Amino acid sequence: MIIEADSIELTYGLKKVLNSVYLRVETGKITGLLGRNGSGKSSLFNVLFGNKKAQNQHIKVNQKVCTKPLYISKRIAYLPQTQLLPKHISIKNAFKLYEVSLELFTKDFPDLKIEHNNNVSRLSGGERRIIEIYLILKSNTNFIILDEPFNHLSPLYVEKFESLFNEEKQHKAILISDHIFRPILRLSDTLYFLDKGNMKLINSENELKDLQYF
Ligand SMILES: Nc1ncnc2c1ncn2[C@@H]1O[C@H](COP(=O)(O)OP(=O)(O)OP(=O)(O)O)[C@@H](O)[C@H]1O
Repeated sequence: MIIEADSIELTYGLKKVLNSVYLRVETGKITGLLGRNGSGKSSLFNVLFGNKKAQNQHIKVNQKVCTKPLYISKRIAYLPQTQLLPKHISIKNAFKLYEVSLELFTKDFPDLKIEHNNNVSRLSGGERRIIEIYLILKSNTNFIILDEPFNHLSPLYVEKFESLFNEEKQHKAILISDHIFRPILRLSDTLYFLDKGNMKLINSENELKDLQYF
């Protein structure tokens, strides 16, 4: 699967956030997106997912122009920056809802001692985020978008997800952004940097330094 977004122009009032943005995501690759706060990463994700309509946008899937929001196809899953799961759903039911195996999750995260009948509201911020990332990652979709998944996660769990992402990319197109950027650098087969509305393809860590990202 190849997803291409081209000539994305997004303006809020007088403020231009995305300026003729191009982005390509494909199965077998992890595509990373970095950018300073407020640079437009979440806005771009929302345009791709179909939550937001840009003033100008061309989105193609396997070279076919898509006029309908991608979320309608059910081939896409999106982890927003904010909480994904409702507070009052039980952990067991959340896995049922996303048709993801709770048994496999327990094998992947044996140290997490979570009572499966408890509601999401009884999880810590990090525990909740681990479950949310896992549900999106293992969902039966071809294209996943993750906005700041690693927020709240301790280093060991970030590492664990790095290996799960590398497994899952074999049959999924993955687009990911995070301010915890070292894992993004390690994971990304293709890396973009969004700066003042413009998208730049990044080939080395030094380029990010030159752009004063860090
Ligand atoms: N609905 C909106 N109306 C007006 N301005 C908005 C709206 N949503 C976002 N913005 C502005 O657009 C810019 C880009 O926001 P966006 O959330 O896409 O950035 P981001 O790169 O994801 O930021 P961060 O890394 O801080 O989460 C910001 O300046 C923000 O204030």
